Amino acid sequence: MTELVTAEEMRALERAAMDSGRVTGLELMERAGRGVAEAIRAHWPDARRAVVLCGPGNNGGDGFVVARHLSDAGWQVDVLFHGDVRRLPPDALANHDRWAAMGAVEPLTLRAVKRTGAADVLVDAIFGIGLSRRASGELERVLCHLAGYGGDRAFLQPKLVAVDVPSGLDADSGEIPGKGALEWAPPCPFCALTVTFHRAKPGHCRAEGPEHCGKLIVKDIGL
Ligand SMILES: NC(=O)C1=CN([C@@H]2O[C@H](COP(=O)(O)OP(=O)(O)OC[C@H]3O[C@@H](n4cnc5c(N)ncnc54)[C@H](O)[C@@H]3O)[C@@H](O)[C@H]2O)[C@H](O)CC1
Ligand SMILES: [K+]
Repeated sequence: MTELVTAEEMRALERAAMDSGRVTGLELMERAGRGVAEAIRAHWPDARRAVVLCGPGNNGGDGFVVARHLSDAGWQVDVLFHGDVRRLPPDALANHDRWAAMGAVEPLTLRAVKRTGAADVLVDAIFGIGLSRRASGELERVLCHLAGYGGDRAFLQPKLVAVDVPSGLDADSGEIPGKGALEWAPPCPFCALTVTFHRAKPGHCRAEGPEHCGKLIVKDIGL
């Protein structure tokens, strides 16, 4: 059985590596985003158009790195961002700015996502292991769409790749927080592919994880 690490153990490993001076958070994010772009190009060898959906944290930061690497490989890339640039964590902000110097960043709205029907690949870089509460408002409408509510699952799933974890899935339990307390499940995309880092997390392998993750690829980021 391949060793699993929890979200907390992953944070501790990242923190220890950064504190030792062996690596910076920016280098870890670069390796993570590059690894996702490599996995995307291998999984969709004939694709040339991606839309990257970036959230307000470092998972979104990974998304900006993915966008840059796909664009550098000749892909047409659109980036949709949910959050306040001024409140992005430093590594994510640095990668937002690097992307913004080469491409547009549009607001992540349901209308914008629906306009991307022609994209070959949709990258879910909205939330990773930092999801702390149920998504609401426009973000919830976007996640409902990505989750296939309204019948789009068969159309969307073959295009969807999650960065680290499908947004909304708890990386440790494999549950979808809030599902038990509501008459209907909080939205979480069903992906064709999930690319995680260093080791798989328990949530990738149990409960709702496998169905939402699709094929799981683990990329080494040098921890
Ligand atoms: N540590 C590193 O240098 C690396 C991290 N990697 C990637 O980072 C994410 C974890 O990033 P983090 O910022 O901790 O969390 P998230 O990006 O998942 O989201 C946190 C962000 O979202 C806000 N938030 C939480 N819940 C909600 C909600 N329901 N609605 C709106 N906003 C919400 C929260 O306040 C934060 O602002 C990890 O998964 C990796 O993808 C790199 O891969 C490696 C380097
Ligand atoms: K994600």
